[in-house]
Amino acid sequence: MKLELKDIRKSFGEKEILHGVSFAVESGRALGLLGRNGAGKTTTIRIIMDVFHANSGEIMLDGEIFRPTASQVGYLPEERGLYPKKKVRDQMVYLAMLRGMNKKQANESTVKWLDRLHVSEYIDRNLETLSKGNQQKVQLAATLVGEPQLVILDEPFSGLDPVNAQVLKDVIRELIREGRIVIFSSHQMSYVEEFCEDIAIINHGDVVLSGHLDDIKDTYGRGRKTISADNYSPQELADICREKLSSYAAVERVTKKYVVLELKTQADMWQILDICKQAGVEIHQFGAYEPSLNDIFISCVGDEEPDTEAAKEAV
Ligand SMILES: Nc1ncnc2c1ncn2[C@@H]1O[C@H](COP(=O)(O)OP(=O)(O)OP(=O)(O)O)[C@@H](O)[C@H]1O
Repeated sequence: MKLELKDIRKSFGEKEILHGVSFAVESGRALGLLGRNGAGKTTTIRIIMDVFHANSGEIMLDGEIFRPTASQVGYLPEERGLYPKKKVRDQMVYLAMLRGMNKKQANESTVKWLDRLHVSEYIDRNLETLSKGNQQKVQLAATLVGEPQLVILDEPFSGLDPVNAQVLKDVIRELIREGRIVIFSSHQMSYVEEFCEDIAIINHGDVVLSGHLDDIKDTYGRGRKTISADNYSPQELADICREKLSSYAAVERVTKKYVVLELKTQADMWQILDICKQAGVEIHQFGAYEPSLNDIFISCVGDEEPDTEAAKEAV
């Protein structure tokens, strides 16, 4: 299965929030939907869910116009949706039946998913009497109880301790292996890197980067080198590089451990090393740059002021 968003535009009043968002996600390969606060991720997800109508653009599933039905889509929203004062079992059975199961199937699926997420002992408790992490796992079980083919998870790891995070990681891997379409939205890049073969980064309502994560890392690492010194801090070394290497390389970023250099086409490695040595730099390391998703994200969207309204909301 393949879900495709094509040139989605969305305005609220006069203000256009999405300016032509396009990306594709295939079953068996999770997509990480990334962006800073206020970038437009939730709006995009709500359009996929048909909560909002796009002003223009199309969503296609295997080449046909996609019309989400409850049975097809499981959405774990950031603001969780279950009722605190109702029993876990009753809510989940109700949801499963809404998604087309009969009572017996709904009961079986409820037991299966609570068990899979290690929260079956709470089946007859009101949701509000559970700890935050266990509530989170029940919310996830409720997202999956209808056995959806398209699973959209917004910050699914929030509030989980490392052991529970591992349980959830195993479940997400299973969902991907079973051939479901998984869209995963998170600000925690390490999780996205663990699960997602593909990413789409949205910035101010535009997709600024999308595709296969390995290819993106290859492209991004090419033409960049890291350099560090025994006798200078990365910050001091960056100043030296800016002054002495400007014909060969630009300082792209300075981390706690090293400086990332973006090489110009005429750059000669030996010459760079030579210039550094002549400037008194005792080189500790000079090598290939293997960017993390976090590096790529910051380089794509990190050097701007945050959306002030969204930043306020996030506080
Ligand atoms: N119902 C609405 N009416 C008006 N503006 C809205 C509405 N929903 C979202 N917006 C605006 O659309 C922009 C994108 O918001 P959205 O919630 O999609 O961002 P996000 O990427 O999900 O952010 P976060 O990571 O903070 O959840 C923001 O400027 C927000 O204020």
